[in-house]
Amino acid sequence: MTDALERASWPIERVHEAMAALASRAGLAQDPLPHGIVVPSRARLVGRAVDRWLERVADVLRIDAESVDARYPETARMLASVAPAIVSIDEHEHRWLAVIRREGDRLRVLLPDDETRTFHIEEVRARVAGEFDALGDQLVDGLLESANVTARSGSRARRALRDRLVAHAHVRRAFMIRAHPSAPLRTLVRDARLVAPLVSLLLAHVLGSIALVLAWVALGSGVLGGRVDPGWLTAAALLALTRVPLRAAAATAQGRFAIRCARLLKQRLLWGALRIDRDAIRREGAGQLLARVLESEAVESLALDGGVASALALVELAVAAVVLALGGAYPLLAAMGVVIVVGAVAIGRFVRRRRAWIDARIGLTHDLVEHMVGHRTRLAQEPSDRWHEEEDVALGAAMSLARSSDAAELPLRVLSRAYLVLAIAALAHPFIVGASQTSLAVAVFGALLAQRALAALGSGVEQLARAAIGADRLAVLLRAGETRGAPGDPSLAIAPENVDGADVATLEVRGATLRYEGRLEPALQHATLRIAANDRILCVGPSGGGKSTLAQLLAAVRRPSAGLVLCHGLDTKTLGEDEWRRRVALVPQFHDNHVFAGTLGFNLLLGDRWPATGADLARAEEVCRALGLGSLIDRMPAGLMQQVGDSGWQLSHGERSRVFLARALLAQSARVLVLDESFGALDPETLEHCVHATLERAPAVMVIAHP
Ligand SMILES: Nc1ncnc2c1ncn2[C@@H]1O[C@H](COP(=O)(O)OP(=O)(O)OP(=O)(O)O)[C@@H](O)[C@H]1O
Repeated sequence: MTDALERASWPIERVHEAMAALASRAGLAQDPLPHGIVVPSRARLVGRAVDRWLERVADVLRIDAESVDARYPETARMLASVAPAIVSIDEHEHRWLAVIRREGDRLRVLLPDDETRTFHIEEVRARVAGEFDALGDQLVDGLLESANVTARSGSRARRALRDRLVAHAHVRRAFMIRAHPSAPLRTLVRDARLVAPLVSLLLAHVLGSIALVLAWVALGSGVLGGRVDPGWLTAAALLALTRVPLRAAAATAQGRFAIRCARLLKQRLLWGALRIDRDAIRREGAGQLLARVLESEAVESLALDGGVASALALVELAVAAVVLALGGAYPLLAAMGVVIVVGAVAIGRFVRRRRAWIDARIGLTHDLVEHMVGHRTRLAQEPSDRWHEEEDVALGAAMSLARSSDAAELPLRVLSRAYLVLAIAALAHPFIVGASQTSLAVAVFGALLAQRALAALGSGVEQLARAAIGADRLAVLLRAGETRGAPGDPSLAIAPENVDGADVATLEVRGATLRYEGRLEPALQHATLRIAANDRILCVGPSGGGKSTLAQLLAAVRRPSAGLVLCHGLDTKTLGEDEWRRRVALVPQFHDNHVFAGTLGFNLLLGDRWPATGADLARAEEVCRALGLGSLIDRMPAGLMQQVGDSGWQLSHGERSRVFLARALLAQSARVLVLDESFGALDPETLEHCVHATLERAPAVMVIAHP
């Protein structure tokens, strides 16, 4: 290792400090690093434990630390684009580099003493991918020797050959530091670098408008002077020409801005989708949710197009106002004010009516989805003459709301024309009638510019209003996107594997009570339970007795209204929700579980690691065979790589329930499995196999079943 790089790097025991410093320099950290954070020993910080440690530290700081690695030939490109990031430069010595940013072909790096310095990207690359360089050189030498060819060391040909030969090697990891999806909007906006393209867009537009005005002035002064001067004409043509590159620059900036905004919105929605209140989801139903998702598409396109169009129209309107004021055409300016006030009133009316129509439309989408989802049940159990009851009423109401919304939209579309009429009438004002030819020309030009801007503003604001209504419908998802679970103490994420002791229960419930919202009676009252390592517990009880509620408390899916739930003696706040769920694997009831559209392997290893190694897949297959799924894997043409889920290979009820069970058995970090009626769909023989396989593999298990 070069001395300079070595001195610039951080030991693994201080990498969390490097991460916090980088995040705070970039203005991304939402919470500080707590004092006295317990750093795990170097012996424990190996393999996946390093990832867990750094991810948990990122959780505490409330930033996103995304692990990236690169294939050998792409190392330099990866290094050039990851900042701010921490980059592993020596796996054996556990040294990391804190990269602040890229500066041309150099990387600015934060040193442990808070100083900064730069390194050439190639120098860092050679360090990061050094062992593969050496391996590649060896392979190249062997190849050249066997072909009896010589090539200069460091030549392009040698490098190209080396890149080919080691192309599939993955170089060490880096962790990109980014804003957390739940961070406040201004942090996300800063992180997404939205301001720069927006400023470029507005600037290009302002300059374009000024060029247009000047071109008119150049042309007008010649024409109004009664002579067509070639000099003035050339000036006008050149000014008009400058609008071409300015337009191109504006379009590029607009595209960049739109893409970054869309990414930000999607990221927040995806984050929110997994944090939304589960009861709220259930109450809404699939149709309402789908309708909301569809609204998100509308919000994305309308907000961006409408926002940009309105901003640009405002710029143009301001230019028109300046032109009218300079030309002394105050009546035209007043007409503009009148149209804007009337437009604002019309927008208010439009928003109210449009909102009612969108609610009705969401209702119709919901009904349609319910028809499709409940199709088989209806065919089997509902008389066909009742299938379409009351649909006409709902359709009629929705159509009348649509008509009323359309009627409210009309004024917005004609307002700019109304301005033109007002402007022409205002031209008859004595002040203007008596004005010079030049003032008249300026007034006409200003009025035309204002009319164009008002038309653009009208449609822009209309789009924005639609987007705002859509955003209202998305509020539940966006609000959920602001929440996050308790991060817990990061050092607990890499506690010794053997955390189970005789004196401390793996899971413990002490006097827990849970009352569901809107229910008088608690579903669970003063529940007490202790699960120790290797315990095998059977929980039986009447339907509706609170068994699933207890399972959800144990898995920290719900919090008790009173009492305590502890895992290895720690509450969720201390342990952190992610770490809790790593230690407690819940298999929810069949109707609450899901087979994802993906490979069978992915569905099995979802709770452990994906992408999986060969060893992981072998383990998954072994568990499947122990659960009696061997013949299914043999029947599938692609085995574990077979696509399953709604659009893939259809699994039977019993096969699905065993996939759910296998998922929990494959979660290596789980200390307790909580199985909620996981064996209910199995025939006696398969049931026996599965119980045996579970008891053989589970560290501790609680099985919920009906008596
Ligand atoms: N999300 C919820 N919102 C409101 N009440 C709920 C909710 N989930 C369950 N309940 C109510 O809590 C009580 C206990 O439900 P729970 O599902 O825990 O019972 P269970 O013993 O698992 O029943 P089963 O054996 O039928 O699955 C029931 O009365 C149920 O109606």
